[in-house]
Amino acid sequence: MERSKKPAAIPVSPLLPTPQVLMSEDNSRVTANLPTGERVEVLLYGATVISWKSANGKENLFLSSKAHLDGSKPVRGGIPLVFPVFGPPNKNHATGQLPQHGFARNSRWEYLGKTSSESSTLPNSSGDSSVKLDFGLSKSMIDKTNWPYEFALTYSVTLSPKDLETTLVVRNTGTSNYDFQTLFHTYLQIDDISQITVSGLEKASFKDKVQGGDAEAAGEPISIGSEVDRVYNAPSEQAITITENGEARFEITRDMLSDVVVWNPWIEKAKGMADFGPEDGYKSMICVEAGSVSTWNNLEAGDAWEGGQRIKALS
Ligand SMILES: O=P(O)(O)OC[C@H]1O[C@H](O)[C@H](O)[C@@H](O)[C@@H]1O
Repeated sequence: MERSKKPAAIPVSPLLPTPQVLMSEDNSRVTANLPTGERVEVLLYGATVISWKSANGKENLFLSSKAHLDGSKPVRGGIPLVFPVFGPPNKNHATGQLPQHGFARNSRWEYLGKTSSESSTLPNSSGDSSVKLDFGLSKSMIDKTNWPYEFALTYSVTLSPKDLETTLVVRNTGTSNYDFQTLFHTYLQIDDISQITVSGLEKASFKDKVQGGDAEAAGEPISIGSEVDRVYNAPSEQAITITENGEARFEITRDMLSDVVVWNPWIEKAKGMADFGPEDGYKSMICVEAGSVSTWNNLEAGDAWEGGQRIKALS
């Protein structure tokens, strides 16, 4: 008689830690967590990144305590996306009927899905996972843009242990060429604006929106003690470093984005914004905004443009 055999043990491979991506119950936002502890949260309204935390729990983005997250107004904080015009549009331009900073930040985007790169058990692997979240916006998803062109935007937010990357692809899906500007309006969270310096823009000339007019390169790192609103023209190969108390906190590298806006509203302008809080919140934020805004990008029918930034949280 045959004796019953114990089933052979199936070799169990060690469970690989994978990034976790969740859509909120109300379908308003997507959250991704890495096994190493980093976390990012993206609101479908504007595809606005509203939180980016390092593994130690430190929040890297400033979000106003009075920000509207219900889709009634562009978000004051995080990373609103500017497209297809930066600032108040010139009434004589094709973007003339659009709101300040365009329509991307106040349109609801579609979540297209995630791409995870999972950690590996191979000896040479760093053991780190990352995750890319993709969002889409096209002409048909927008009610009244007052902008007569066809487009398909893909916005990708990639979270990895050391950095956050945002990339925009603009496709001209129509038959006419058009001009656009774009910018990642990043609100960085800092502890004390009086201890901040921004370096990497020393050789860049800029447009000073507070004093008015164009200014020559300052030759030294920027420090902030009053309202600052400047559009720097700086080759995208140049990295920007934000230092606090002498310690590097953030490094921003760019691709195809040759402008950098540095903005802090300071006391009076902050008070004048109904959605800005707390009242002294201007002390704990600085906007360093990588973009392409000082000229127009002309996109021919059928063509695509891609640009992006990578922000490293260094402390
Ligand atoms: O109030 P918003 O439309 O969000 O704009 C906020 C700020 O965006 C940019 O940084 C501009 O350079 C500023 O001039 C503007 O005040």
